[in-house]
Order: sequence, then C-alpha cells, then structure tokens
Amino acid sequence: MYEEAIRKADVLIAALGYMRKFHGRYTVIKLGGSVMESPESLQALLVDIVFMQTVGMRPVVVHGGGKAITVAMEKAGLTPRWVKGRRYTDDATLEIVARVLAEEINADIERHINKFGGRASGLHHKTRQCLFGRRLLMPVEDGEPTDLGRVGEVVEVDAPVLENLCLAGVVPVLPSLAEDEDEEGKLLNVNADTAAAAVAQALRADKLVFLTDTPGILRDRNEPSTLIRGLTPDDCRDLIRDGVVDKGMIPKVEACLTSLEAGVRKTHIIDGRLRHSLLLEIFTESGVGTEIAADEHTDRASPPGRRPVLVR
Ligand SMILES: Nc1ncnc2c1ncn2[C@@H]1O[C@H](COP(=O)(O)OP(=O)(O)O)[C@@H](O)[C@H]1O
Ligand SMILES: CC(=O)N[C@@H](CCC(=O)OP(=O)(O)O)C(=O)O
Repeated sequence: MYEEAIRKADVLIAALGYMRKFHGRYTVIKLGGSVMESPESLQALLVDIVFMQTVGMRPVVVHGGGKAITVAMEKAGLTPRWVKGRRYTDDATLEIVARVLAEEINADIERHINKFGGRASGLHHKTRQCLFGRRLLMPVEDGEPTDLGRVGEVVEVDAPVLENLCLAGVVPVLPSLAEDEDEEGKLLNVNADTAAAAVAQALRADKLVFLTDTPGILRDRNEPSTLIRGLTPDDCRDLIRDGVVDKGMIPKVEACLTSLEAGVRKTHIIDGRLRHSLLLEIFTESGVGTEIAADEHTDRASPPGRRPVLVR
C-alpha cells in the first residue's frame, strides 16, 4: 500500500550519491534562446535549478536570447546580419541586444527563480557587471579584416562576486554582455555559448551544461535516435571536421573543448525542451544528452580576484 511512496523514496536515495558528489561544486548552465521560446520549458528548467541550489549545488546561469533579439531588431526596422555565426552589432543593434538580454530576459529568469522559492541575482551593466571583454578580432579574409562591430569575447570574469553569491545560496544569472576593457562603460555583444564557457573556466566548474533545442549531438541532425551519448575532445574535432556538427552546434562544441582544456571536468549538451532534462542529466548515470568529458584534468587551484579566461 505504500508502494508509490516507497518508489519515490527510492528515487531520492538514487540521487543521494550525486547530491553528495556535487555538493558545493559549480555547475554553469547555459540557456539558449531556443529553449526560451517555450515558457513552460523555461519554467520547468528554472525549477530544476532551484532544486540544485536547494540541495547544496552551486548553479550559475548564463543566458543568450538570439531569437528574441532578432524579433526586437525586426520590430525596430533593423535587419539582422550574421558574420561567421556572430551578429553584426552596430550601436543601434547593441542597444537592442542590451535591452532584450539584460532588462527583459535576465529580469524574467531572476523573477521566476525567486517565484519558485529560490534566490537569484541578475548581474549586468545595470546591476553588477561581472564579465569583461575585448573586441573579437576575426581572421582576415581576402586581405579584408572581418568587421563585426561591437562583438566581443570575455577575457576576465569577476569570479569572487559569483562565488560569494553562491555561498550565500543565491543563483547568479548573467546575460552574454561584457564590459569593454578598452572603452570604459561600453558594452560588447558576446556569443552566449562562449560567455558560458568563460564563466565555467573562471569558476573551475565541475560541469558546463548547454540547454538547447535538440536531444544532444546527433549523428544525423534530423534523426533523434542517432544521439551520441559520450564524446572525447578528439571525437568532437572529427565531428566538426566532417561537418556532422554544424551551425549553432559549432560554438557549443568549441566552448566545451576550450572549457575542458581549462580544467572544467565535464560538459553536456542536452534538450531544454524535455522536462527535467537538467536533473536527469546530472542525477542519472546514463543521462539524457551528450556528455563530452576531458581525457585528464588540470590543476584546479584558483587565484583570487578577477580571473582571466582561456581565449582562443
Ligand atoms: N550534429 C548536430 N546535432 C544536433 N544539432 C545540430 C548538429 N549540428 C548542428 N546542429 C544545430 O544546432 C542547433 C542548436 O544551436 P542553436 O540554434 O544556436 O541553439 P541555442 O539557441 O540553444 O544556442 C540545433 O537546433 C541544430 O539545428
Ligand atoms: C555576438 C552574438 O552573436 N551574440 C548573440 C548573443 C545572444 C546569444 O548567443 O543567444 P543564443 O544563445 O540564443 O544563441 C546574438 O546577438 O544573438
């Protein structure tokens, strides 16, 4: 007669080992614009994040919002232009990017985490800026340097602010915007996958998890049953070279590789549309998406203050 209750207790006990293992450890979670398309998926994910924080893990959220930025630009009569997977960002575009990411999406995530019983703190130029960057210099093409406008890469992260918030039981939530180290007060638009990798590196996170709109890395992009569950960095390089990993998946996989090189233990690409995918990936052995794991781990000692990150 207690079967249902016993089954629930069994589930909790099965998760106990993982809870112990990850207690006090950092997990950086990247939320992509594709996941945010569905408010139900986003909210279920935020409940998972509140759960992680409640059991003593240290989740840190980094988010993009590419689709919402495109819609806002079109509404303002601007035509988005992409250069090598990055949005060409002039001053008018940057204004929209900053508003959509910091004032709309970030505020929404913060509000929902608080609503679900957690505590979150949105960290950006209007509150507390923690990402610092420089303009992204793309390789010269046909003798002409590729101009991306105000697009940047993160070179430093104010890690102690993030660590102190986590210690106090607060979930830091960061949009993919960096303050330009060369022009005070000016912002740079950063690809959210690379921003998440920079945060994971600076925190020497245990895990970096990308939540997106596909089950993981698929051998055939149109066939979910071809999900690849585990990959090494070398496998990933082969998949990029062979064109199996393409388009929006390239910056994610590259972010995984850079993070693993910098000492992050494991990286995951999972389906944010699947209810509780985050908990299933972390608290079960088989997981639900693709895990990319380092062959070996680097020294994890952390110097104080703002931390430079490995930029390639
Ligand atoms: N091998 C692959 N497996 C799965 N998805 C892939 C693969 N190669 C490219 N993709 C594409 O990458 C997309 C995810 O990247 P993106 O659209 O940038 O997501 P996000 O908004 O979450 O950052 C998938 O929807 C898919 O179209
Ligand atoms: C430079 C650059 O391209 N920045 C991205 C930032 C947002 C992002 O990366 O959002 P997703 O995670 O939803 O793709 C952009 O403007 O769309």
